[in-house]
Amino acid sequence: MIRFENVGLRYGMGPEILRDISFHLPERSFQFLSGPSGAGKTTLLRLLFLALKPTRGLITVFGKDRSLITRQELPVLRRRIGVVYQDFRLLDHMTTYENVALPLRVRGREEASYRNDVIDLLKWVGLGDRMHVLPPVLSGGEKQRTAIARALIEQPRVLFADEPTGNVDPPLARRLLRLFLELNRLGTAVVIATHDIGLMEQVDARRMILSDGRLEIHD
Ligand SMILES: Nc1ncnc2c1ncn2[C@@H]1O[C@H](COP(=O)(O)OP(=O)(O)OP(=O)(O)O)[C@@H](O)[C@H]1O
Repeated sequence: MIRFENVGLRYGMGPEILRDISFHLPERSFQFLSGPSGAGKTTLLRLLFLALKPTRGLITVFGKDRSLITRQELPVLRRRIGVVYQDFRLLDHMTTYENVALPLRVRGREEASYRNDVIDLLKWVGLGDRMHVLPPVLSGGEKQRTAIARALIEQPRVLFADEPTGNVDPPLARRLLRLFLELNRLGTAVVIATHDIGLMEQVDARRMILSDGRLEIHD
């Protein structure tokens, strides 16, 4: 589904942050991405969700060469990719319902065509009773689940989550992990970037470990 071959990345004239990264992210796979702080996890995620271009090497996404993807094609490809950012990026003046519906509204869809999907998804992440609340009133875990619902509203083929359990207590982290596993069971590939060794130990999943700009994969 997504393939990296000898990918390198540097910011501007700085040092190479990622070096000779090669791997394949299969459909329906589940993996953790880990490594020490500053190792380049967020940078690798940004390459994966097409926010950055590599400075060398080849990336293919859904069969297309990244370097040949035009600006016009990007939005369509990005719809197949869900992202949960470390800082959630919710809009504070919109309710949880409106935040989750936003990607569809921006695309010009009629509310009647997606209303029930948004409600079902909010119920699925456990926010059925928080639909009309503004983000500043939500707990960290509720914000996290709103961000997850928003990332899933377009039924992406792959979900990238950057430190999704960074700000929540262990019981909630387990609950979020169950949500990601269930999503994966339903067919979505999942990549969770995390420092949380306790979280990784709960699942026998592939581990992608970045250190010193290089990637090791433990299947
Ligand atoms: N926009 C940028 N411009 C220049 N350097 C950057 C930029 N973004 C990140 N870096 C540098 O790239 C390196 C890797 O950063 P990145 O955020 O990818 O690491 P990380 O593994 O996600 O770290 P953490 O676990 O602390 O979030 C760091 O040295 C960082 O300072």
